[in-house]
Amino acid sequence: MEQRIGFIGLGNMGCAILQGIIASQSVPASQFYVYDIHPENGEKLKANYEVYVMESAKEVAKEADIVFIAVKPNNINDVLSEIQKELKKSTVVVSVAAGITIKMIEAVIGYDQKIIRVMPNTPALVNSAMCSLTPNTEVTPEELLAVRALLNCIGLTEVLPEYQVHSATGVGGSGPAFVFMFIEALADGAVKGGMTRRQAYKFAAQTVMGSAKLMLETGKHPGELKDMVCSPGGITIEGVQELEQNTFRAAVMDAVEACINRSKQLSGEK
Ligand SMILES: NC(=O)C1=CN([C@@H]2O[C@H](COP(=O)(O)OP(=O)(O)OC[C@H]3O[C@@H](n4cnc5c(N)ncnc54)[C@H](OP(=O)(O)O)[C@@H]3O)[C@@H](O)[C@H]2O)C=CC1
Ligand SMILES: O=C(O)[C@@H]1CCC=N1
Repeated sequence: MEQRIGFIGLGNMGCAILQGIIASQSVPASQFYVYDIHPENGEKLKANYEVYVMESAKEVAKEADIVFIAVKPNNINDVLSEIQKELKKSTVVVSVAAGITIKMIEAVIGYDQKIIRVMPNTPALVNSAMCSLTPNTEVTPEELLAVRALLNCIGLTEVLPEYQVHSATGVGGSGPAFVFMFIEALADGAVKGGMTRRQAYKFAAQTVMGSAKLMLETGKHPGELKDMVCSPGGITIEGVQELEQNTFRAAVMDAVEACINRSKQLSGEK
């Protein structure tokens, strides 16, 4: 039987995952049942894809075999309470809400419900997401595989123990924001040197993408790849020294640590 996939919350992340899966052509749009509190978000999707736009979160829960919940963390309890009675025992609930633990979800929908906590990121929109998955004990290996297969349509996945989700949030969930800041800064530097802004963004974005690809495809250590760029007595090593003097790496580590701390706070650990 065809799997029915529900989405509750069609904002940045819900749409990124949903559109990413549809774009990968692995699952037809007609298998998706979606709802957002703002009807225009469903209508916008419907204009482009043959998804079923439902009238409520309850209706999505009734239909779906796997239901993604992609509302903000402060809205998730309302959604879970609303759908709790509609969920079948076999329904797999997938939450992408940052800082919301499996225990917090179980406390609302029941300890015998199948739950997978996922930490995705917005590059899902272009099939380049990095997602972590953490199942509760009710989820079978086959069910985990089925959800992982969906997320593999939109990028790379790793199964993680829940205590590591804070790190996955800092490096994966929040990471794109830091990377975009880096791209902006790289481009600003080039503009300062006289390049047009349009060209500077193209050079900066392609350079970041190419560098990431080079590391993933060669499996080489980032330090080795950095060394390959730095000619002795050459140009790049001058820039490397500037970044080190400006504590670039410590600043990035601090940013990830700040996200980890906030994630722990949302989870009630701090
Ligand atoms: N954005 C990102 O990069 C990432 C986000 N996440 C997580 O994804 C989740 C969603 O984030 P994001 O997409 O950015 O948020 P958005 O605000 O963009 O999207 C959430 C959508 O759900 C709607 N909504 C609120 N309440 C309900 C409800 N009861 N039923 C149906 N829809 C509802 C929201 O409306 P309204 O705006 O009125 O609330 C909004 O349209 C969050 O929990 C976040 O932690 C995880 C990783 C990365
Ligand atoms: O900023 C946030 O809270 C969400 C979670 C990770 C990325 N965006």
